Amino acid sequence: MTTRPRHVVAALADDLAEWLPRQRWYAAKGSRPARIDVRAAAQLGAGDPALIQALVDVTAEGSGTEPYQLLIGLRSELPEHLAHAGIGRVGGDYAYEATQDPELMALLLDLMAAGRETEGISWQPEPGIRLVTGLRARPIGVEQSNTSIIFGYHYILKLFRRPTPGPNRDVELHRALFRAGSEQVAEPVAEVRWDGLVLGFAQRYLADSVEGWAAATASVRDLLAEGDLFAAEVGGDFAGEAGRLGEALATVHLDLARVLGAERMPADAVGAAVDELHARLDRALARVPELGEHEPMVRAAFDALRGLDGVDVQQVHGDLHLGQTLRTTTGWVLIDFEGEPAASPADRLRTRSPLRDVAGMLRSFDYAALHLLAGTEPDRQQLTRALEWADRNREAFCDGYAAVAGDPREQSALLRALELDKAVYEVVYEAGHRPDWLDIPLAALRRAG
Ligand SMILES: Nc1ncnc2c1ncn2[C@@H]1O[C@H](COP(=O)(O)OP(=O)(O)O)[C@@H](O)[C@H]1O
Ligand SMILES: O=P(O)(O)O[C@H]1O[C@H](CO)[C@@H](O[C@H]2O[C@H](CO)[C@@H](O)[C@H](O)[C@H]2O)[C@H](O)[C@H]1O
Repeated sequence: MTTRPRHVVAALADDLAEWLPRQRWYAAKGSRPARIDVRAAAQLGAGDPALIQALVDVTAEGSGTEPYQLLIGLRSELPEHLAHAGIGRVGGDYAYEATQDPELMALLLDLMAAGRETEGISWQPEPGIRLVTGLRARPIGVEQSNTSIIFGYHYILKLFRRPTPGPNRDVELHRALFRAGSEQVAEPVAEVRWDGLVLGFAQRYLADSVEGWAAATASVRDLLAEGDLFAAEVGGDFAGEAGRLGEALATVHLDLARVLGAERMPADAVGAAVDELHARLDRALARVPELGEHEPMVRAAFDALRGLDGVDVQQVHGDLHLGQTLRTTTGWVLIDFEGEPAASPADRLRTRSPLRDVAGMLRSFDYAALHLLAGTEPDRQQLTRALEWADRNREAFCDGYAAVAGDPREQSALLRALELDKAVYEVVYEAGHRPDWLDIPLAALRRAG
């Protein structure tokens, strides 16, 4: 099997140009790669199968150049269970998406445990961590912005598909919180780096956890199955959990402010931030014309902020929704501190109002309540029940938050503006990814009018 990883990746350029646009994590949706340049490539495992890790610069038709991380497996025969992962042929071998191959992924745990460096790519455990080896590896199997591999019931390794220069927010905020003693994040255990880029980040795997989205939507399903009962009366009432989630978020905000600082954004800077909200709305309007009927209402909510004498800002989660939360046996944990996928790396690193995260969660309760009715003509009873569920859980969440930090509802103008900004972002997101769900944020804008 080959020992020249750069040549292998270069020889696969045409196949990769076909294959990349079909991947969820490929950002230039709809644009075919016109050029693929290999920046770095290392052979991590030789033999049959073999494993190549590569960083390539992809230039797409009509958009810029972006770096992508690839993991390519090579086998002389491609077994049935890997047929769906095929990329192309190189020499006499089959090339395929290696993260689907447990045999190859198991090698990554050995690299991290040993603190290995190959072709400048370093696999390092966090200080003081001794990783258990010999664990079964499996891909996480959900649609993600990146690709994660689970090792036994112990660790989860996220391979960043579009690594960016500069500090990796996900890693830095996890480290800062964990070192501050936070119980609301999973412990960092290893990092993969190449030339200032973070390619991977491993954490303790919370095997006994359930995703917040799964737990919340199970509660909504219970409710809709019992058309005559109120949210408080059905078995799967979520309000207690929503309250605890509010407490957990407030605790994370206090910890982030304590270890990374907080400041007051002065009134003149608030004006500039309001201009940015308007500019984001301009871009959204250009992409989704249906937003037009809500424009005056949204702009008025943004302009209401111009009178504020300042806004408290600090590092926050940045892209919080129920899918970024895990309920373990001991409490709520937040994951994925990368920030909004559409934002630039510099933008993601900026300090923000903690109410941005609160607004993200409030929007998420609305989604959880209404997603089962999306794309249908719901009966009035079901719609009323679903909206009651959302209100009940939004209030419980804010009560929980207020019990630990300030009550977000007391900054009503800011909370309203940030919720509307999030709904506008969601309209653009759904128009691009899930048109069937477009009416969820649009209906929220109608109700806010
Ligand atoms: N520490 C963890 N323990 C258990 N599951 C986790 C952990 N971290 C992430 N996950 C699972 O992996 C999924 C993807 O993680 P995430 O960090 O959101 O990746 P991405 O940036 O690709 O969206 C999550 O939705 C969650 O189900
Ligand atoms: O998890 P990501 O960082 O990739 O976030 C993107 O995708 C999310 C969908 O998975 C999207 O979230 C929206 O849908 C959720 C339900 O699927 C809902 O709970 C969120 O409130 C809603 O915003 C997120 O906006 C997008 O950035």
